[in-house]
Amino acid sequence: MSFPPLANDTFLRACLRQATDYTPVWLMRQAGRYLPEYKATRARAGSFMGLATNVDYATEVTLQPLNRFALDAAILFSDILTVPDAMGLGLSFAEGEGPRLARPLRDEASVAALEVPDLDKLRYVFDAVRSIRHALRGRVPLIGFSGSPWTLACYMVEGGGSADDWRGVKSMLYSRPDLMARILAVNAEAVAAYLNAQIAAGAQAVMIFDSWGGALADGAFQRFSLAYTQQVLSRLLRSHDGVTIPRIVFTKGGGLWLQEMEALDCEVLGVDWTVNLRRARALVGGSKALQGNLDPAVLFARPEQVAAEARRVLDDFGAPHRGPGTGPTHIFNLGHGISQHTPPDHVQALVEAVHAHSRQLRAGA
Ligand SMILES: Cc1c2[nH]c(c1CCC(=O)O)Cc1[nH]c(c(CCC(=O)O)c1C)Cc1[nH]c(c(CCC(=O)O)c1C)Cc1[nH]c(c(C)c1CCC(=O)O)C2
Repeated sequence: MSFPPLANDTFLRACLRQATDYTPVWLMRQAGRYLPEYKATRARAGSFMGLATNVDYATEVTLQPLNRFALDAAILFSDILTVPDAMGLGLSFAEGEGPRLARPLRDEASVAALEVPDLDKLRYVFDAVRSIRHALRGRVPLIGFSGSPWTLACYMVEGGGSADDWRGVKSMLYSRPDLMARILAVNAEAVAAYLNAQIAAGAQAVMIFDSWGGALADGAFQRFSLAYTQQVLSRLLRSHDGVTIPRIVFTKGGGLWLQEMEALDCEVLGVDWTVNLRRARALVGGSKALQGNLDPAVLFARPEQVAAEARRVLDDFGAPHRGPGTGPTHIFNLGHGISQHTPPDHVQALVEAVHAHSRQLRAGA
């Protein structure tokens, strides 16, 4: 099993804190409903899971944003909730609503019965990784991903998103920390196996989405999110076929814990828009690459304003290191996923501005 050689390794170099000619850019949820071609494929597939479980559709939609924009990485088209689904919790996406799990973890018996899923149930994901790697023909690297143990637990206990500040899962956390710990331990083992299988199938970097880590109290975050993310990281393959596999951890709302996150065994920390990149670089830039952090709402403004805000984010980080060896680097991204209401031509303006201004930053500094 061999794949075509990589033509653009800018993203992977920046992950490893190596110098690049410009700042690489990709966008969380870059394949999605803001693209009319995504909506057309989604309509043919019939449902979100119909799309995600079909290798040809998943490959097609992964490549859609790359065919429009000069993005520096592709991300596997799938969802974090494929893992709870494989655990037997019964995932569905109702039209116009968020995700639903038919059999959430509501009592001691369901938590006791929880097991690391048979990875064969997730084979469609690994098949998609292989198919996407071939279809990319080495244009850009492919990122694999998973939810963090905590973020998966949020959906597994609530049975979906939350309208009341994760009342169910946080009640369990405080009243039955033993049950919470069991869910998180199973999730950590499942996530590590899931990401390692993505790496074996061809994922060239992996990202852990801790979308709800920021909902936790100080102290609870370290105990119920960070510790289990570290358990996952400690079990991940460092390299595949002799090539290093960078690991990205993104905690939305985790800006106040950056210093503690520096101890994570990963190469890149993702940050949301509440973080100042200059300060983040001063805190953790000596050992971690930084990814982020434009407010996705900026993309609703006019293209000139989008470009100006993108330059501001790049200027906040400052000139990345340019020498041999390693030093502070930045991967441009949004501070969270792109909104379905985003005009695609504003994304075009964003990507062009990031590439042009980050070249200037290197020439001028
Ligand atoms: C929390 C979370 C989920 N899924 C994900 C997260 C973590 C990132 C984050 O915090 O946003 C991760 C995810 N979900 C999806 C991707 C695809 C890859 C990409 O382009 O980034 C990724 C990386 C596809 C998707 N996953 C989903 C869609 C839209 C559904 C559709 O097309 O019908 C897509 C493109 C559905 C989904 N999946 C999830 C929710 C809450 C929803 C509904 C909200 C929404 O509709 O945006 C759970």
